Formats: sequence, structure tokens, C-alpha cells
Amino acid sequence: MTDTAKPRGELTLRTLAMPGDANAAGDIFGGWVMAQMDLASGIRAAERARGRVVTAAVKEMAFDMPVKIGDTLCVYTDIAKVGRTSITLSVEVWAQRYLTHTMEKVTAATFVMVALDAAGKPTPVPAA
Ligand SMILES: CCCCCCCCCCCCCCCC(=O)SCCNC(=O)CCNC(=O)[C@H](O)C(C)(C)COP(=O)(O)OP(=O)(O)OC[C@H]1O[C@@H](n2cnc3c(N)ncnc32)[C@H](O)[C@@H]1OP(=O)(O)O
Repeated sequence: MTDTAKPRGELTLRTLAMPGDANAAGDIFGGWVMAQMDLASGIRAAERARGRVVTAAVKEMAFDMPVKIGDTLCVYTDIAKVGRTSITLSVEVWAQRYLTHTMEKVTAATFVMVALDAAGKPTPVPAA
């Protein structure tokens, strides 16, 4: 990782990529990576909304580099916008390569989360 290439946002989730999450070549499934991004977005948005949230939309994403078995997946979230009931987050995923301190950005996306009330209806996000 160089000074010019640093994760943007708050480190919200770290987890280890295990053999059960990979294909036969040792590449971690993109769906597993997306699930970690969803969880991180959910944690960050629920903290901001102080309550239940759901994922309303995920904007375009590309898998720029592979995640391999043994990498530590680091998910960074940044609250880009708070609407009436929605919270838009910029999410970056970096892989800390197995047994090294080398960090590489593997993917990024925009997640839109919506705050829900007890009845499951969109509800205003409280003031910060
Ligand atoms: C307390 C401390 C906690 C601490 C820590 C807790 C940890 C706890 C972690 C939990 C982690 C769970 C994280 C996994 C969360 C899932 O995976 S949830 C499962 C997948 N998602 C779903 O099932 C959602 C299904 N969809 C729906 O229920 C409804 O479509 C929605 C999302 C509620 C929206 O309903 P709607 O009637 O369309 O509502 P509407 O009023 O038109 O729109 C509401 C807002 O959403 C926006 N929106 C709706 N659709 C879109 C779209 N396609 N694109 C962009 N924006 C959209 C609107 O613009 C609007 O925004 P605002 O202008 O109000 O800001």
C-alpha cells in the first residue's frame, strides 16, 4: 500500500477468506465478497439510523482483483449522503494478502440502505 493508495472511509468489518468461500482455483466467490459489503453497510447504516435498515440498491461494481484463500478482507464504509429515509454509502474492499501487510483494493460499490420502522415501512433517518 502506498501513500497515494489508501482505503477511503471507516474500517467497518474485517474477516478471513476461508476455503469454503472459494472456487476450485482458490479464488473467493464474488457473492461472498458482496455479502461482506452488505453486512458492513448494514452495520454502519444501522448505527447512523439508530435502528433497522434494509438494502434498497447496490450500484455498479466490478471485481478488479481476486481475493484469495487466507486473505483478510477489510471493508471500509463512508456515508456519502443521508436522504429522508435513505443512507448512501461508498464501500471499498481491500484484501490484506495472506501473512503480509500488503493491502490491495479489490472492489468498490455504492450501497443505498433504507431505515425502517417497527412495521417495516421506510422511516426518517434521525438528525446526526
Ligand atoms: C442501533 C445500533 C445498531 C448497531 C449495529 C446493528 C447491526 C445490524 C446489522 C444488520 C445488517 C443487515 C444488513 C443486511 C440488510 C439486508 O440484506 S436487507 C435484505 C435485502 N433488502 C430487502 O429485502 C429490501 C426490499 N425492498 C423494500 O423493502 C423496499 O423496496 C424499500 C427498500 C423499503 C423501499 O420501499 P419503497 O416503498 O420504495 O420506499 P420509498 O419511500 O419509495 O423510498 C424510500 C427511500 O429509498 C430510496 N430508494 C428506494 N429504491 C431505491 C433504489 N432502487 N435506488 C436508490 N434509492 C432507492 C428512495 O429514494 C427513498 O429515499 P429518501 O428520499 O427517503 O432518502
